[in-house]
Order: sequence, then C-alpha cells, then structure tokens
Amino acid sequence: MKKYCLSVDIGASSGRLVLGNLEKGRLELEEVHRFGNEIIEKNGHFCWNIEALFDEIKSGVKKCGNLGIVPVSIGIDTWAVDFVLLDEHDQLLTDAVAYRDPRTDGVMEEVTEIFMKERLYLETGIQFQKFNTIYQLYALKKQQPELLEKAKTFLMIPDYLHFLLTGKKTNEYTNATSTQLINAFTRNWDKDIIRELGFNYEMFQEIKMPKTVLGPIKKELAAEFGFTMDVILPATHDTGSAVLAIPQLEDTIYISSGTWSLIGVENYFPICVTKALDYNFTNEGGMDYQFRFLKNIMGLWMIQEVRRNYSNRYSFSDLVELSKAVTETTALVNVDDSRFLKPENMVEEIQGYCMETGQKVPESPGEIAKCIFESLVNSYQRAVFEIEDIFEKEFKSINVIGGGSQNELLNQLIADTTKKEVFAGPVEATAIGNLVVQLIALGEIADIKEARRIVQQSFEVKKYVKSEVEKQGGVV
Ligand SMILES: Nc1ncnc2c1ncn2[C@@H]1O[C@H](COP(=O)(O)OP(=O)(O)O)[C@@H](O)[C@H]1O
Ligand SMILES: C[C@H](O)[C@H](O)[C@@H](O)C(=O)COP(=O)(O)O
Ligand SMILES: [Mg+2]
Repeated sequence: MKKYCLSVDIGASSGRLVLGNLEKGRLELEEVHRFGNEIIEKNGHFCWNIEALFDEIKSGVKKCGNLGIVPVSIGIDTWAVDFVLLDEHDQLLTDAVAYRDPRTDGVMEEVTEIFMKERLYLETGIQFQKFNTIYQLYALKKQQPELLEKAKTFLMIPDYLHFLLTGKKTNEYTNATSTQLINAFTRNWDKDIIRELGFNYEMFQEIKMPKTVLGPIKKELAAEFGFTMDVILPATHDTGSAVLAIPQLEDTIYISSGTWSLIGVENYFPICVTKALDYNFTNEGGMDYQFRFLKNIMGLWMIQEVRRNYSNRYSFSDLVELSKAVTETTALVNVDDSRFLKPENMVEEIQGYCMETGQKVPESPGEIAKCIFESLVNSYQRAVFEIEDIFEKEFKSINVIGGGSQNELLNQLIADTTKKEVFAGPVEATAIGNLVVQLIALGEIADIKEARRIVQQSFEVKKYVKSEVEKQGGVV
C-alpha cells in the first residue's frame, strides 16, 4: 500500500500542493493543485489573501480524495516574516499584512536606536531587512497599539494555516528565526529583546521543530475531506524546506531562486561577526539546528512585476527568449536598492534608475529582461565574493533550486560570471524538502543524509559550465 505525504508550498508568487511517495528508493511527486498568490490591498495595507489561500489548500486536499489518494500527513511551508495576531477567543485581530507593505518604513532605524545593530545581530544573527517581523510588530505598536494590547497569540503564516487545520497553536523554529526575535544561541524567544520593545512575551507560542507531529486535522475538516490525516511540521519557512532538497551541499553555494533569490551556504553554527553584519548576511534556523547562512537578493520578483506591467502578455520563457535576442550590452541596476521592493511600475523604476545613473535606458521587453537578469547575476557574484571572504575559501559549485532554476539563460550567466560549475534543480525543491521531512518523521527515511541521496536519485539536475564567449559588463 503506497504511503503518500502531502506538501503545501506557498511562495510569494504561487502555491502548490504536491503528493509524494517513496517507490523503490525514489521520491515520486504528483502536483495535484497550483494557484496564484497575489498581494491585495485591504484596510489601507498590502495584504495576503489568507482566507483564499486556506480555501486553495482545502481544494487541493479534496483533489487528492478525488484521485482516490488518502495522504497520511500534510505539512505547510510559506514565505517568512509575516504573521497574524489572535484575540482571547482565537479570532483574527489583524489582517495578514504583507512584508512589502510600507508600514515599516523608517521603523528599523527607530528600533536600532533602542538596540544597537551590533547587539541585535550578536543575539539573533538575523539580517537587517526593513520587513522583518520585529519591525512589523514595532510598527503595529506605534500605529495600532490597541491591537497589540489585545493580542493573546502570535502565529506566523504557516503556523496560522496549521492552526486552521488542527486547532493547535505553535511557532515553528525555522520560520520563527526570520522574526529577528529568536536568540541564535538559546534557539528560543529572546525575552530581553521582546520585553525591551514592549511586546507581550506571553503571546509567543512554544517553539516546535521540523518533524514534530502536530496532530490530526480537526474532525469537521476530516468530515469535509472524507478522510483524516496528521499535520507534520516541515521547515515551515519555504527556504528552510528548499535547502533540504539540495542533492549535495559539500563545497556548494545555493541560490534558492523564486520570488526572492536567497544565496548562501549550510552552516553548523551562527556567524555573527562584524564582517557578516556589514555584508548583511543572516543566520536563519534550519532543521536539526543547522543554520542557513544567506542573504536576500531581490530576485525574480522583478521579472514577475515586469510581466505584470506588460499585462502578462509574455510568459517567463518568452521574456527569457526576448532577452536572448538582445545582443548589445545593457545597463545594470543595483537590484537590492529598496526602490525595487514595491514600485508602482517596475519597468519605469528600472528605466528611471538607468536614466539617473547615465546609462542607456532599456526600452523593449527584451532589453528590460536582460537588464534584470544581468543585474541579478552581478548581485549574485558580489554575494559569492562576500561568502568566500567570510569563509576564507573558494566554493566549487553553485546549486540553483526553485522555479528560477528553469531560466537557462540565468543559469548560464551565473556560470559565465562566477566561473563556477552551476547545477540547476530540483525546480520544486521546497515541496521536496517539505515532503522528505514528513517522510523522516514517519520513519520512511532515516535522516536528512538519506533524504539527499534519494533526491539525487529522483530528480534531474542540469550542469552549466563557463561558456567560451567571454561575458561583458562588471559588478555594479
Ligand atoms: N519556464 C520558465 N522559464 C524561466 N523562468 C521560469 C519558468 N517558470 C518559472 N520561472 C521563474 O520562476 C519564478 C517562480 O519561482 P517559484 O520558486 O515558483 O517562486 P515562489 O516560490 O517564490 O512563488 C518565476 O518568477 C519565474 O521567473
Ligand atoms: C521575506 C522573506 O525574506 C522571504 O519570505 C524569503 O525568506 C523567502 O523564503 C521567499 O521565498 P519565495 O519562494 O517566495 O521566493
Ligand atoms: Mg518558493
């Protein structure tokens, strides 16, 4: 009898439910449901449509039933930092405000007046991004103090979705670390930081690790689906799941390439030295208390927005082909400039940057796309230099995972620019990482080492090496 697990991976642009089962030492996947995940405007803020996302999860579970498949377990992973607050009746007090909302403008600067950056970094090891949960909560404290006073429960997005499924309230570790409120050494909520910022320490829930069996779904949901299953916590931070599906990590820098490009390495301890702070690297928590030493690069969000600006007239592969047809050197932008975090119009924002920096302004969709891809690779190259500077070693290869690993032009540009071997895939690394944790918890896979061996045997990974044609252009 096949034993199926069900992964729910909701990234910042799309979500998918993927069934997984082990067959003769290989992991077989079946995508049963895919849906978009767009930011909406609600009550004057940019928000996620959390109700619609839960409905999509339920639709996907029902599709399993329609296929005659009853999963043994389900686990949900999503993007990081965002959260909801519940009142004493476990009702929503807040919308699921998105990390791209401007409510945190200027807040990080205020908080680092209270806490020196060095202290926050030494205690948490987390990068300084204006949208971190710590700054979102501080913004709430300033803008809607009455909400924060009423809050009895803090749940991050996947925690909340797991709560809707089971009625259980926990905070999963890997995602909790992205709040910048977890102490990197105690691996628990940092009471001093929380209390000194005036947050209610009691609203934070017990930290649970990946592989935790949270329990069965609620009876009424089991009745609705026609079957029950257990919730097993994956690494509920999607990047935490994605890196678990990298076939081999030895001497490898990974790029989790989706809406964001998360570039980093797996590490056994937090690196909180000044150089890592200056480079703005983060030490996000991983399964089995590993650390994901990485940094955020603006990522394929930029091409997603450009596609939207062109009314979705072009597919992602169309935009890649159009950029290939552009032969002359294009302008380069600093993709990590906060102006690209949520511009009105990405095309115009890129053109404005090029005009302001005295560069030839890209006009056609192909020129815009090429500018984005080349500029992203420049930022990747800079991050590679920084990683090798901190670790005082050269890394042999780069493994690109996620939807962006399908961008062959980008993969080749990375190989040409970094002069390293580039491995591309698995595409659905996040869903795979989510599934292998459930299978480990169920005793179907021994540990993460065996899981990586299974991934190697189960999924295609393409290799790219530096092409003969020398790449033009330099680091911005
Ligand atoms: N066929 C394709 N060719 C090139 N790029 C692609 C293709 N399909 C998807 N992508 C890239 O993958 C990105 C989405 O990656 P994904 O990991 O699904 O994102 P997320 O998890 O953040 O929602 C898109 O923004 C797009 O740039
Ligand atoms: C805001 C966070 O940095 C972001 O969630 C990032 O950590 C992440 O995991 C994004 O994943 P995508 O799959 O949406 O690119
Ligand atoms: Mg993703």
